[in-house]
Amino acid sequence: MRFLEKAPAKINLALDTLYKRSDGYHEVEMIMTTVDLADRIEVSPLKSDEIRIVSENRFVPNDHRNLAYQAARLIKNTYHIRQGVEIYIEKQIPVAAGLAGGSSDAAAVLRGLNKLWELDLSLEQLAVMGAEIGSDVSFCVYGGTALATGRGEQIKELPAPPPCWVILAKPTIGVSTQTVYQNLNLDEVDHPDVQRMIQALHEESYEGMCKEIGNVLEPITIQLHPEVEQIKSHMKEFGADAVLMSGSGPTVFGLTQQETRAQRIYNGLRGFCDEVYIVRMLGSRSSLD
Ligand SMILES: C[C@](O)(CO)[C@H](O)COP(=O)(O)OP(=O)(O)OC[C@H]1O[C@@H](n2ccc(N)nc2=O)[C@H](O)[C@@H]1O
Ligand SMILES: Nc1ncnc2c1ncn2[C@@H]1O[C@H](COP(=O)(O)OP(=O)(O)OP(=O)(O)O)[C@@H](O)[C@H]1O
Repeated sequence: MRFLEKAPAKINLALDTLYKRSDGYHEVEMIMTTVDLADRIEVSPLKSDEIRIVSENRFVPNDHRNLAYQAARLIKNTYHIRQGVEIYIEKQIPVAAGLAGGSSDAAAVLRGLNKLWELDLSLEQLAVMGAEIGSDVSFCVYGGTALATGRGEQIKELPAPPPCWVILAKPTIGVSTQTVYQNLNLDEVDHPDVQRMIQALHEESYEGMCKEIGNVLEPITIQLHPEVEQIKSHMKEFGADAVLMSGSGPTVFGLTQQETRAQRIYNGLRGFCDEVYIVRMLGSRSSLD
């Protein structure tokens, strides 16, 4: 018996940091939403008692460094499972992009193994386990649109954003989330208004959503990698209504409601950037079913 799971990328419509905690993490307020750029995860039982990661992508580790491996090890040890598992990862999400690719793979493995091993765990239970693997994994267990607080693991569902096109552009640089957070000076932060963003989502206001997007990590990554600012400028020139870096970057996303304009932004950016995608927001949780 094999189980297939979709592992979609996320973008942060808002990312605010409140303070640095005693455990070294930052207390955050983030609005996250999934988009239809997704890895495909397949879990199947093995005769030998091992966790085997298979992927054709050369940037994806095939051992304990892989977040999908860590997810399988955690659920296997917690529930004393003696069976081995092969995890096939068909990678579509660019690696180290700020799109939570590894976290979404880990979340998909938790969902898939819950089915394969008939554990009957709720999404809430899987999300609690996910938090042990990384701050973005709990959100990825649910998908859809949510407010994430704590260090990112406290999830509250929000209404789906108004329909629009999302153009993703990833410059060919990798960004370390830890380095970006380390360089953050909390006294200099220009806080986005997360409550007003939540209101815009409740009001189904595309204009409101565009107005309120903001990410406190963006200036840090731009300082380290000025090409992020160049991509932002190009996206605006080509007609995006709102432009922001996702997570700790370096991927930049632009929003538009017009398909022809989305195509124009996409075509324009391909001249500057190797990895460009046009996607839709998935909106609500049910899109993972
Ligand atoms: C930037 C985001 O992707 C936004 O969605 C997340 O905040 C980061 O999520 P992630 O990659 O799952 O992060 P983790 O693997 O948990 O943490 C990586 C590193 O980022 C820093 N970190 C992360 C989350 C957080 N709330 N505060 C932090 O300071 C810590 O230094 C940590 O060692
Ligand atoms: N399943 C996986 N897919 C991709 N990278 C993985 C995976 N597991 C571990 N990694 C490692 O994690 C690092 C970050 O990759 P990932 O694609 O998850 O970053 P990200 O999109 O920036 O994450 P986030 O937005 O959560 O900070 C990579 O350098 C890679 O070596």
